[in-house]
Amino acid sequence: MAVPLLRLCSFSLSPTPYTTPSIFHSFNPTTTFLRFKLHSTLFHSTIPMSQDKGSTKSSSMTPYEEALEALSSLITRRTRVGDVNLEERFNVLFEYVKMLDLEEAISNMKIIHVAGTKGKGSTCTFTESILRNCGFRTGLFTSPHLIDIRERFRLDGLEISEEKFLAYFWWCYDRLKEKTDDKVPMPPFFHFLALLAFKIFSAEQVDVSIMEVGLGGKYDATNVVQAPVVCGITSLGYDHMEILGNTLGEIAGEKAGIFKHRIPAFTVPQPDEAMHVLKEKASRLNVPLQVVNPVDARLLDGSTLGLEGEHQYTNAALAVALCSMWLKMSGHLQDTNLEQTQHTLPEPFIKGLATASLQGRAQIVPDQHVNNEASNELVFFLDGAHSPESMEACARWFTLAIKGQDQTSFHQKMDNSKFSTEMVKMNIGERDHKKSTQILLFNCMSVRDPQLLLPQLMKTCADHGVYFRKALFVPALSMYHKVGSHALTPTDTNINLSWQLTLQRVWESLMQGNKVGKSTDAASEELKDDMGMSANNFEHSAVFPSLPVAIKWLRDRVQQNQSTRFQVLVTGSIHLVGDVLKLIKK
Ligand SMILES: Nc1ncnc2c1ncn2[C@@H]1O[C@H](COP(=O)(O)OP(=O)(O)OP(=O)(O)O)[C@@H](O)[C@H]1O
Ligand SMILES: [Mg+2]
Ligand SMILES: [Mg+2]
Repeated sequence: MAVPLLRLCSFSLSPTPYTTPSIFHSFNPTTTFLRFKLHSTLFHSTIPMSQDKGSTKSSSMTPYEEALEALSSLITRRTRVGDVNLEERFNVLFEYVKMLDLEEAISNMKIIHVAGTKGKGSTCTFTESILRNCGFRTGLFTSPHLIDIRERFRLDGLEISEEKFLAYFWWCYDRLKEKTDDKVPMPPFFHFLALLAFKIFSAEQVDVSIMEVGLGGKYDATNVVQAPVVCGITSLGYDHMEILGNTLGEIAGEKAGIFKHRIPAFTVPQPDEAMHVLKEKASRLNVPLQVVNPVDARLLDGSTLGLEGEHQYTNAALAVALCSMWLKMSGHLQDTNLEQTQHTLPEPFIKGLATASLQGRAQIVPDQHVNNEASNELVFFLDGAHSPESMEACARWFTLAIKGQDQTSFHQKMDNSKFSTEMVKMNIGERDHKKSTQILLFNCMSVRDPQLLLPQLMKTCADHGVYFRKALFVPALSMYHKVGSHALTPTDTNINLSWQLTLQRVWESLMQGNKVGKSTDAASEELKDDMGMSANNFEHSAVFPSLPVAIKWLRDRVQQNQSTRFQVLVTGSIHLVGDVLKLIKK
């Protein structure tokens, strides 16, 4: 049943007085450039740029690397409950806001604030894309990044430029360095990034800032915002329990910490325990809380969502509701081009949803190193799922996507006019005989429970008739305490593989228990080759000392098995996904 989502916003609410000047001012590249020049001049007149600071860093570093090095100095090891008082640390944020002179700027920003366990980044990306397609200038802050820290800061849908990033980075960093001391030391990494996002979006005078919560809600750095325009809570589930609590109720309570007095909020269908807490917190703060159901595909008028996977219909629905409310609060719902018919969403909404893109979420990338003949012999299916619920969503997507991919490669050959009929016949013949083999490439952080993640993944795939021929476990490539190119670990060091061996044991015991995917078909042949540098090669799994070695092994298998298409699911950690992207993209 199609729900006219824009009309969801017509429930009664008494928003706080809202004084928005027209926010439909058009983007003017000249004034934007001048504004930037002005900022740069301002920065340079008060604070010298990094190169001029008599830095002791090696002169071989580019200014960008130097900034990333400074940023890396703010990364502390993940703190566990008890190690640190989250509330105290959160309260210090207001002091940083003052140091950076951001109080007024933040209170003037038109913010959409999104928390949740799964789907925050996707929901924020859809939201940004919709409002940009409605003609607004947008700022989008998401986490984590995959390859470059600048992915976290998007202006009008594009990663911030290196030049702007550097200017704003040093403006914030140097000011804080100057004003912090032993009592109030430099902010931790994520706090700094959130402050930087507020600085960038206010200085760039975007019309709307979409802010993804980093972790939890109540004590998250993005929660310094006191009066967002609207809040969203995405699907809730079990993650970060060591910080957020062990029950869904406790987790929901933390996320609901972004609710603000009388500010409207939306969420998606949740387990009862979580929904109960959300509703209770909302009523305490007079928050009108509305639940939205997944978008009915018919509302898209034949278009498909830019982000793949069934779960994206849920995220898209939340995005539509957030945008509708934002437009209503800023007096733009009446614009004629936003009129919704009974049967479809307004055109800019459909365009926004259809063109949204986010790396590492249900992303399909053929390996560009082995595929010089546009074949699909080694294809990576990348998804940064790392909680049991998202593992299931990811597995469902993978099982559907590999079927789609097999069909697409058939049709691509058919459509290619360069081939003669004879060649097409040959190719189809060849294609018909190609087997597909599924491989899992997995790692997860040791705070996660592989006893929850791996069975969920294996079972969902098996339910859809997909069995992994082999699971490969690799350690993280990037060092946790670094960003940028310096984050890559040298591959010849003695890496401790005990965690990967643990993952392998879990996998092998699942295979023993389930007796699923036993190598009864001929596809197992191609994996019987020498495992090269693999540390631990069992029938169903292997541990590799590093990611490049695992990828090399996969490429060698492809070379040696021309009749097999390798479909590799990369999941368990968004960092693993980022590392794979770094290695396979040319
Ligand atoms: N609504 C959903 N329900 C279940 N799983 C989801 C949902 N949305 C996304 N996922 C899964 O979670 C992964 C991460 O998605 P996304 O980046 O949108 O979420 P996030 O909340 O920002 O995650 P992170 O904790 O990494 O910041 C996706 O790749 C997908 O596997
Ligand atoms: Mg998360
Ligand atoms: Mg995210």
